[in-house]
Amino acid sequence: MPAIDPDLIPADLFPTIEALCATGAKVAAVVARGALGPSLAAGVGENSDGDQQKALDVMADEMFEAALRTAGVRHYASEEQESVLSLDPEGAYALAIDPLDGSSNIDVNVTIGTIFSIFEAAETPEASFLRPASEQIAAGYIAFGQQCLLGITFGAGTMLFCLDPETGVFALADKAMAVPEAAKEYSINASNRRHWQVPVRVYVEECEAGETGGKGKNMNFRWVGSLVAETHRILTRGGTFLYPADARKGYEKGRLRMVYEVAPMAFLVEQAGGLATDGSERILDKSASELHERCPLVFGASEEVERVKALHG
Ligand SMILES: O=P(O)(O)OC[C@H]1O[C@](O)(COP(=O)(O)O)[C@@H](O)[C@@H]1O
Ligand SMILES: [Mg+2]
Ligand SMILES: [Mg+2]
Repeated sequence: MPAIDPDLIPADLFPTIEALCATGAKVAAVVARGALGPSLAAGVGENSDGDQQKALDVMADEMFEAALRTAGVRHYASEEQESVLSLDPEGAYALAIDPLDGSSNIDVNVTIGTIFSIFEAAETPEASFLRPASEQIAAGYIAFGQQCLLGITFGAGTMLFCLDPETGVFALADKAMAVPEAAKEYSINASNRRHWQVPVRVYVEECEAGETGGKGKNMNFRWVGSLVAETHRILTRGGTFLYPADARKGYEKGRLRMVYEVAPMAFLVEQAGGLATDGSERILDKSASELHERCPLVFGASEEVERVKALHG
């Protein structure tokens, strides 16, 4: 039995999406066994970006790479690998992946996930990914949380699927996710406040001022530390997320990677009626100029994102 209903997936992309779903279900099973299996959070080295790799980062990357070798993917770009891998020479697609997002939450039973982005394969591996984010033909996340969820877009809305543990199939849960307009929550790693630029400080102060400030309403604060979990929450319940550039060395463009994290989340959020910007420019109008490039990210309910843009002038 396929891991997802073929009738809900564009036919050409079905082998790729099926491989992602079947592998996502296997990663979910590994995550669910947690401490009963080999240590998932053990440090095993560094990736080319200098990030510490945990055992599950590497394990998930190996599982997706192996499954996608025979699933229509010509070029495979992973956050965990230095350069693009050639998988299937006949494949029509280029797939970028953050195999395991939210690594700092692996050992504390908090939602982690996988993020992916798909383009038509271009002439060269690099040209397949270093192009406008608006050229993505699909993007999604798999969340390993209370449930294993798949949020996915093919450019005609954002759908939500839930892995049914009894059948092993991702079943449709919401055929058109919509970011609620009236935001009540905001998310930013506030421990970096002293490094922020003025527009970000002002926006957060407006949120904190609540009904006594210009917003005229109280806002609640949330920070999970897993982009997948924050995105799913915002697609479900609204709000804003910010990972801005800041004054720390290495954070001149924030923390998140354009190809593996920022572009796919921007596509999913805009397809659900929200907005995504780097502060001044729409993410989907931007191109990465190198594979592991970082990019500031602000996304969520359109009114809030417009306010952040206005503060950036
Ligand atoms: O450690 P911080 O500054 O809170 O950053 C958290 C951010 O880093 C990330 O964990 C980066 O992803 P990885 O775990 O894939 O490196 C995001 O999921 C999250 O939004
Ligand atoms: Mg990540
Ligand atoms: Mg990762």
